[in-house]
Amino acid sequence: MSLTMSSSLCTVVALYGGAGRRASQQGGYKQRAAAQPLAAGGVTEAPPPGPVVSAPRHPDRGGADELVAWKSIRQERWEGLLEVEGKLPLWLDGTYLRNGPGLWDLGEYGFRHLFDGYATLVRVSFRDGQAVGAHRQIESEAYKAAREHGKVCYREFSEVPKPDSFTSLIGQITSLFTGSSLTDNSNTGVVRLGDGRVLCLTETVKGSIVVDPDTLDTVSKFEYDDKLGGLIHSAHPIVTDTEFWTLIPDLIRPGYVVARMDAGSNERQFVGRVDCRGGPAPGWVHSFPVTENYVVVPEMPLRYCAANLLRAEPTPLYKFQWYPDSGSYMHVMCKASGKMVASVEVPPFVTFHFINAYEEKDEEGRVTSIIADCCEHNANTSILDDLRLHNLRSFSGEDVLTDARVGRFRIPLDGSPFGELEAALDPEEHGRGMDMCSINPAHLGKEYRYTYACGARRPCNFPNTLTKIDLVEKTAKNWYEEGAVPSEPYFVPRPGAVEEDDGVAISMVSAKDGSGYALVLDAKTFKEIARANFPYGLPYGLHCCWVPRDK
Ligand SMILES: CC(=O)/C=C/C=C(C)/C=C/C1=C(C)CCCC1(C)C
Ligand SMILES: CC(/C=C/C=O)=C\C=C\C=O
Ligand SMILES: [Fe+2]
Repeated sequence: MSLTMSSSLCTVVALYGGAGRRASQQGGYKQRAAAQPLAAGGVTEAPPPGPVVSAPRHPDRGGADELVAWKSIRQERWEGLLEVEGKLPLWLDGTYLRNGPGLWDLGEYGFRHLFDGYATLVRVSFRDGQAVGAHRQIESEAYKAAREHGKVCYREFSEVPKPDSFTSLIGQITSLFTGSSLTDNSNTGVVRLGDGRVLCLTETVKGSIVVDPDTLDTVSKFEYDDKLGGLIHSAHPIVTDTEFWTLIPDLIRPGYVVARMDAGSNERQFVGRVDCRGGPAPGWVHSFPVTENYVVVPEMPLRYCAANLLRAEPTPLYKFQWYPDSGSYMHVMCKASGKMVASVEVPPFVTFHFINAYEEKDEEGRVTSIIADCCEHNANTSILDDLRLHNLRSFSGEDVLTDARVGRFRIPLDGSPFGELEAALDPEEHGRGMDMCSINPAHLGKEYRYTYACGARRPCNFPNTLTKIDLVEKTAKNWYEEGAVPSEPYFVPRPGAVEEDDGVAISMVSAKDGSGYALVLDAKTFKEIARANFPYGLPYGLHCCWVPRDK
């Protein structure tokens, strides 16, 4: 399978070089292509390269009062110098990359759920107080087929291709269970592996795609060179400079395989297996946390559902089903031995994103319990439906966003059968909105104090603030701009920093007037330091990573 860029795109890159790093080596940033409008509502071909001019700050960069966050990106790709307001820190030297489902329209047809859109990468490269921005579609097979045929050709999060009259039910089942009909639309996460490769991910294993953080080229499929199999996995592996941990749910014999991969390798190694304790299928594992010595495997009562996987039309819970009587569990596996050290029942919960986890010790240094924090939606599955595009596009002033909190699990390691789940702070501190979190990566798996996330100022239909949570003081600092939709505030530490919150939090904001900008907040004060304006509005996006210049 080839996942390479078209020759016209090659020409653009060959003519103007890669972004960020290369541009600066050539003695400064240059605009490479002017923002051009696209034909309305369709998947479009890449526009020809535009003139080399600096990006203007148009008074009407956006369109008045457009909810640009939920509109498809209007052109295949763009790159150019951004106008900076404020002062970017000179130490901020590298590329912020954000992935997300930025294209929801196929000609006349529109996707219905946020998670269905085709992956759009957004890049902002910072150097010497300047910023170059770019975006580009990821050239997945699913996206290319949709562009070619003007229709959904693979199974996305909520949509399935309309079966033609020749596709028998048996054919559909076969293509589902061999994985051939599953999407590779890697629209969720983006991570920088220890060996420097940058990987975009979604929940299908085949949707693991290597991209170039400079050109945003789709480089290749990431092939896992092992026999572990599995068609789906956690969209959020745990990635460090040396390793990669993932969870592979087993839908046939309900459970999860825990696997790890060395940096530089494509071979996942089996570490251990967790059997589910309740329900007919594993709980959805969009993400999971680790501590220094343990992997925490969550089993929530929102479980994968074979019947819903086969349905042509989305169900209220999409490919999942809520099994309140199946119980909710947290399992703990030793990283070194693959052995289970705890499996406790906990109150019901619904989460997409774990924030972090760490070990609690007694005076002798023995680990007594694990603390695991997540963005928890009060065990209410309606959060999935809140993310329907119709809901997101039709805010009437009514407060309809499902409440969320920082859910803190305490998992005892003394053999007790139950664990605890409580709010880590009063959710009113962050407006009862809580998702899309980041932490200082130096604290991954260790005791930590701060998390950065999207919170809410009510009434709202989607998280509309950025919030810095102090888990020790149990307080939050909030950033808000009326009508704006900010994406995940991604923490970037200042090189040489000692304090946990010494750095910046970067978020891409889709503003009320239809414009878009990268917002840089001082992570300590949570006040704006600078913003870098795109000459066009940006759709909402999901997860981010940071690629330092020297790596
Ligand atoms: C964007 C996001 O957060 C989640 C995306 C999830 C996806 C694309 C899930 C896809 C799936 C299938 C295509 C079939 C199997 C089940 C499931 C993992 C939900
Ligand atoms: C946007 C989102 C989940 C994204 C998954 O990657 C959740 C938003 C929740 C709102 O509170
Ligand atoms: Fe996610």
